[in-house]
Amino acid sequence: MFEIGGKMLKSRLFVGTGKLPDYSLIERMYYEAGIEVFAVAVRRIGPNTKHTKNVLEYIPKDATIMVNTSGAQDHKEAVKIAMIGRELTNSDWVKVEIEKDTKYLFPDSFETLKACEILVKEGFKVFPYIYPDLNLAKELEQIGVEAVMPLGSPIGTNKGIGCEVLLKPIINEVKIPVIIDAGIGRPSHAAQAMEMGADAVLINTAIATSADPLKMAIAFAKAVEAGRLAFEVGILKEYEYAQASSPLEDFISG
Ligand SMILES: CC(=O)[C@@H](O)[C@H](O)COP(=O)(O)O
Repeated sequence: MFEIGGKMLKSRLFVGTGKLPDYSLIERMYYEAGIEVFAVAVRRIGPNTKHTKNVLEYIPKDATIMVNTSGAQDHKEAVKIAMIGRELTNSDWVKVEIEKDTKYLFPDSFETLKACEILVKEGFKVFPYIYPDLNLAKELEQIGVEAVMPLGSPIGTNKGIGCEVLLKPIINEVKIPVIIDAGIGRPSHAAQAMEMGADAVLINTAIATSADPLKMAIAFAKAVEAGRLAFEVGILKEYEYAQASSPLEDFISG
């Protein structure tokens, strides 16, 4: 179990619902892959009609909804979306995602900081999506966000941890949880994030667009657990030269 955003969670794998081909997968992921946190973009919450489905109707009541402000282009929009999201979902967990460009979907640091300041004061549990920028992460920690969510690589690229050298200092220096969000394309990328000491990962594309999202969610869940366990035990150091597996001394003395 680990504590985050005022909750005790078992699973360190958070899943985005955006690209799922079928919302009924959400319940199966909750029960069969142990996923407890689902990110939901407010712009996709709508009435359940013949043409559209309301994602909220598919999220188990004990799961945690992380409202996502994706689509916001500045702090004012993000705050408005977060407020609407809280009303619609009854969840005060908000992922602050503000992007001005649609080509790279990189987070806007200045607007993100402003939105977080407001949302923390408004009583939200705030989870900002950020660049792997230690200075920004520290500022956000100061203003009272619950966790920081630095990107592994751009959203939807499946390229994995492209900037370990920038992520490591954040993991080492900030005291709030660090969730690696975006660009994680394979279970081995998720394991790598956890071996580095990340507290959790958020994944959408690699699970939702796979041939079998449920099986892929289970694969990611196992990788996240394995990576975390290895981190807790302690990752061994690397050597420049071969280290004999059967030490010669034993043979000589025996
Ligand atoms: C759904 C969600 O929260 C995304 O905005 C997130 O950043 C995930 O990124 P990937 O789709 O690359 O996993």
